[in-house]
Order: sequence, then structure tokens, then C-alpha cells
Amino acid sequence: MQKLEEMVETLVLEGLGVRRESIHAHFDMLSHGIRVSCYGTPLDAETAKSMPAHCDHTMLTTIVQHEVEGLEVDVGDGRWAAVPAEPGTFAFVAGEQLRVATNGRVPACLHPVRTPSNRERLSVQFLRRQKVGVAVRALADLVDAEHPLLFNPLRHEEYNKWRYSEEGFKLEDPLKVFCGVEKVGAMV
Ligand SMILES: O=C(O)CCC(=O)C(=O)O
Ligand SMILES: [Fe+2]
Repeated sequence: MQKLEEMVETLVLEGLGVRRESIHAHFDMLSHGIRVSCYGTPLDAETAKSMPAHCDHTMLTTIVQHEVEGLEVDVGDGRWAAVPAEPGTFAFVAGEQLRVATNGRVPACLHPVRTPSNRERLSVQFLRRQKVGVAVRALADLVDAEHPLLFNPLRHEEYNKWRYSEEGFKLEDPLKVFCGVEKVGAMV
């Protein structure tokens, strides 16, 4: 799985013009986790949602759905696209850490879990994220006069706590408020 994740992230970063050495140095900063989610039938039968729309706090999340549908992604024009739960397929979701690392070039993917068929559901998520205690920084190759730095180094453990606090929870773009460069007194 790590090889597959690396392949996908390499394609994205090389496509943006990041050099191989920088990609390898970036990969050395990452850790890997796995989570299995079991959803009962959606509590709210009308919306059929088991999870509200959110962005993951990862570089990349790889999602394996098990036969029952649920993952939907924001396609950017106000519509949601359902990702088919076909056995043997993987969905790759860009997380907020990748938004910081790519200096905003790759937006974090907004995604809810919605199961209109009202069935119980199982999914597995492979979490590719920055090592604990290491701030996420924009890759130097993606910062220049044309692309000024958008985010200060992200202390992700602090951010993760704050974004679900009363203050962080109600914001549309908590990442920008937490470490956007225009923020006065930002961490460097
Ligand atoms: O179950 C899924 O398909 C996605 C779950 C998810 O988005 C999450 O746990 O962050
Ligand atoms: Fe998610």
C-alpha cells in the first residue's frame, strides 16, 4: 500500500515540477496509519449521511470501500460525485497537509459519507501523514515570486485539536485561519 501511495503522490508532485530529491526528502517526513470504519445504517434516513463533509488531516488518504456505497467527493462546482464502491478499487483523497506542502496547489478534497441505500457499511482508510512532532512546510520548489508562500509551517497536532474546538469548527476554511501567511504573529 505504501508503494501505491508513493506512486500517486510522486505523480502529483512531479506533475507540479518538484524535483526527485525534494520528493524523497518529503517522503522521509511521513508516517502511515490504518483505520477501519464500520457504519450502521445512517441515523438520519432523509440525508442518508453517516459523516458530514470534511477534509482529512493527512497528505493523502487511500480509501477502500467494501461493496456498500458511501464516499462522495466535492467536484468543485457545487456538485458531489459518488465514488463507486467497486471491489478491488482504491480512492485517493488529498488532505489538508498536502494543501500546505504543495503551497495551495492541491486543494484538500471535501468529502462526506452518504449511503442512500441505507445499508450498513465498512471502509478501510490508509492514512499517509506527517510524522508526529514535525511541522508540515511548503515544498521549496513550489514557492517562488509567482507563487508566494500561502501557509506558515503547520503544527498539525495543535491544529487538529483546534479545528474541532468551538472556534475552529464553525469556520469555512480553518486551515487558512490557523496558518495562512496573512495571519499576524504566525509561526515560522
Ligand atoms: O468511509 C469512507 O469512505 C470515508 C471515511 C472518511 O472520510 C474519514 O473517516 O475521514
Ligand atoms: Fe475523510
